[in-house]
Amino acid sequence: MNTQKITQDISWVGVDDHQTELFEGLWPLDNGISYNAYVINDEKVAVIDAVKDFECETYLEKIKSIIGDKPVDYLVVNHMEPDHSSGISELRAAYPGVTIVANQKALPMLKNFYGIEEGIQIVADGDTLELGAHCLSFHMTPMVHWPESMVTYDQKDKVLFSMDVFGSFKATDGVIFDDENIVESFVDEIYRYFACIIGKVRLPAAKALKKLGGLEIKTICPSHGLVWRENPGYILDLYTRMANAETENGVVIAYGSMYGNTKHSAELLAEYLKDDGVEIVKLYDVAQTDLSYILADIWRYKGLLLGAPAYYGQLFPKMAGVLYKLAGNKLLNHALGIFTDYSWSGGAEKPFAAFAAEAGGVHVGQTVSVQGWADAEDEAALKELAQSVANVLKLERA
Ligand SMILES: Cc1cc2nc3c(=O)[nH]c(=O)nc-3n(C[C@H](O)[C@H](O)[C@H](O)COP(=O)(O)O)c2cc1C
Repeated sequence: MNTQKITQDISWVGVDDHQTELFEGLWPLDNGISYNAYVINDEKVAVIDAVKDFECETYLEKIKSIIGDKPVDYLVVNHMEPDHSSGISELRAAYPGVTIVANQKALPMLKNFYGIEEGIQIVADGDTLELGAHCLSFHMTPMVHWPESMVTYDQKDKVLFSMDVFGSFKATDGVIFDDENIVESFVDEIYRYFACIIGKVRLPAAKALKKLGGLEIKTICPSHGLVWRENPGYILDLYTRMANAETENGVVIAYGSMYGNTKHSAELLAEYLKDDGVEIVKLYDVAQTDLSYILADIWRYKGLLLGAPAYYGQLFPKMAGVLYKLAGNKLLNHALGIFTDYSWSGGAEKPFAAFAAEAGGVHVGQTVSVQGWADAEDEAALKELAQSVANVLKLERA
């Protein structure tokens, strides 16, 4: 039974998921995901969060292997999203005397999702719960990621149970600690998780991170991904940078193309950027690469070049999907350039312009509209566009 001791009394009882293909029905889980849950085995036993219900048996066996015949006294529900909460009913069935510890905003969801109206202890910001040697405090972090989201802090061992904050895609497969893993192998999946799941609620996330900065934290135990015991500062710093929309030096070129004309322009732009000294250039065909990977790199890098052909007076539909999600995330700190392609009267320029006006960031250079295959004049315009983006990056580096 793979349980992991985090401190003398705190253990990991999470599970890994390699069978769900799309997280939230949207985001591919190519590397799986972990649903982390934790037990505090004190005079009173508290379990922090449930897991997705398909793995409840394992979760319950893990709890039992730690507490033996003792009952679970409390189940702390930090977040009601079903990837954590759908195992609540099974835990309640196994431990009928358990008290659910949740905040006011979780109550309608407990009732609506699982028909639970009794056996609930309501907590508010700053409230505490004594377990014996351990004392838990609760900190509301609304909209990170739902209205009822909160985190729990163990005052004795200085462990933060941080819910979705500091989470990532990629299953840990029971090797849960940062110091047991190559942390860098998680970074892309941390970015992808952040861009897809937290990006839309970036501002509440930044607020929550500020608030949690007041706690002395030795170990961070998120609901997904690694447990940070050796270097919690690493994930704290990375999350703070992501939440503040700090970008790195590099350019994402995302394009759609039916017959290769826009693709050719995109490849020329990549070449010009490289010639201009831009070291990181990521080229994505939006019809070939899942949106989540593109969003992750867009969140990470400062430069963004978007290109697509006209499609019945509108924008190539796959690019319209990218813009929809990007507009929600907002481009806060980006240098944005646009290029289009057409055969008769165009159509992609207007939706791109509307997006640029709404999404934020700085729209650099002139939109380059190419008719079919780029000719010498188009090449010069594309070169100028690449230079406009490269210049912003150079200024940043200076
Ligand atoms: C289904 C379809 C719809 C199109 N709609 C338009 C249009 O509304 N306006 C236009 O100027 N060109 C239109 N085109 C032409 C393409 O935009 C043009 O051929 C462009 O060069 C294609 O770029 P690509 O090679 O990157 O796919 C359309 C082409 C297709 C196949």
